[in-house]
Order: sequence, then structure tokens, then C-alpha cells
Amino acid sequence: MTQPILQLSGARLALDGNAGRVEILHGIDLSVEKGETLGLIGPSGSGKSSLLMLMGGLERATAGRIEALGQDLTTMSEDALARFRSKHMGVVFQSFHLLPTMTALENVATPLELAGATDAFDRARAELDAVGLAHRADHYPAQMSGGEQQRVALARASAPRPQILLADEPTGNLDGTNGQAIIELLFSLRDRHGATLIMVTHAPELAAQCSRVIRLRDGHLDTQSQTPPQTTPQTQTQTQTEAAQ
Ligand SMILES: Nc1ncnc2c1ncn2[C@@H]1O[C@H](COP(=O)(O)OP(=O)(O)OP(=O)(O)O)[C@@H](O)[C@H]1O
Repeated sequence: MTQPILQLSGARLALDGNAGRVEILHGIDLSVEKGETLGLIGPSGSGKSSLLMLMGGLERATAGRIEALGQDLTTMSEDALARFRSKHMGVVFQSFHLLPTMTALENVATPLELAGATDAFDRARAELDAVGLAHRADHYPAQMSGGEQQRVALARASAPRPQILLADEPTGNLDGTNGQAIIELLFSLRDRHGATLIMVTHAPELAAQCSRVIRLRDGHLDTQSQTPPQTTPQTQTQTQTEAAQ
């Protein structure tokens, strides 16, 4: 049997806020296979974004173990974790998170340059072309629509060819038409590069496009709601609408 691309064992997250310590995730056990598309659903505040941040190494687990591509993220130094993330993970956020002082081209090229690519700008142009925005290369985020900004963010996330793509409500700030266009792009980039996709969403119809859906409740995985992984994860047309609702 092949090793899961992501493996969480007893992963816990607690954060210190003004009102004291908040227990957010209570011991998550989860395996994600290479090539899966995994939908993360659950009520507001159930811990979906927190879980995604743990899987992306953007938040440190308080306890437990998180392995990505066989490497333990919980024991890596900050520098090693940053290098690992830039090489293997791409993240797309609800609010785009583009750098406002950089053009679309610079936003896409920067992570490639940081990863040491000598042809960062040529590759960034090709990525912008792939999301239909070659003509916007020299535009700043404020000069673009929300849908266009999210396409730039998708180009930036997929440009280094990460093995793991994480998306946190990628259509949350977009209307239905723009949202559907982003999802189609996200899945096509994922299919083209063979990445594993994990997506937080409130939209049952988006979760239904994933090969597996899991639900969080109050920081716990609701194992009753899990759909089994599809044997052919490349097939995105199979729906599990019931599981997503
Ligand atoms: N920095 C923080 N300090 C304290 N508590 C936090 C912090 N960040 C998040 N939380 C709490 O952790 C819980 C889970 O938050 P999280 O954003 O992961 O949930 P979510 O399921 O993604 O919610 P939503 O669907 O509304 O985005 C919430 O109760 C939230 O208030």
C-alpha cells in the first residue's frame, strides 16, 4: 500500500486568546491519499480553516503528529517548514491574499523566484495565460475584479507545481458564475498537475465535486459523515451530494 500524502495522528490545536486558552481541534486522525480531492465541510467555527492551516504547516499543532510526503511537520524548524511549504504546498484563500504593491505577474513570479527558479517570469507568464489572464499581467490587484484576483491567486499557488493544493473557501467572496469558473480552474489545474486537493467549503455543490467529503463538528471529525475515498480519484464527475448536505 502506498504511503498517504498527508497523515494526521491525534492532531490537536489550542490557541491563546484574550479570554484564555481555546481548544480548537481535539485530536484529529486523518489520512489523505495522493491524488484525492477532499472536501472539508462543517458548521461555522467547527475548525475547518484551522485544520487546513495545520495540514499546510501554517499553524503548529499543539499535540499529535502531522506528516506530509512522509515528513513530520510538527518537528521541523521554521526555516525547514517554510522551504517545505514553498516546494510542496500551494494555498488559496477566500480573500485572495495578493500583495497589493505587486502586479499580477510579480505576484505569480515571486514564489518561483524564492524557490530558486531562473525562469520565474517566463513561467509566471505561462501560468497567467493558463488562467486566461495574460492580458492582465501588468495590472495591480486593486485594478482587477474579485474573480480575476482569485485567478491570479490560483496561478500563484499552482506555479511551483505543488503536490498538495489547499483551498480555504476559494469561492466565498465571489458570485455564483465567478465561483463556478474558479472551481473549474482549480480542478483543471489539479488534474493537469496531478496534485492532491483539499478544499474547505460551505457550498454542498462544491463539496460534491470532491472524491471524498469529511465533516467537522466542534473540532472533531464526524466519522459518520465520511464518504469513502473513490477508487479513481481523477474522476471528478462522481457526486456525493447527500454526504455534503
Ligand atoms: N487566533 C484565534 N484565537 C482564538 N480562537 C480562535 C482563533 N482563530 C480561530 N479561533 C476559534 O477557533 C474556532 C475554529 O475556527 P475556524 O476558523 O477554524 O472555523 P471554521 O470552521 O473555518 O469557521 P468558518 O466556516 O466560519 O470560517 C472558532 O471557534 C474560532 O473562534
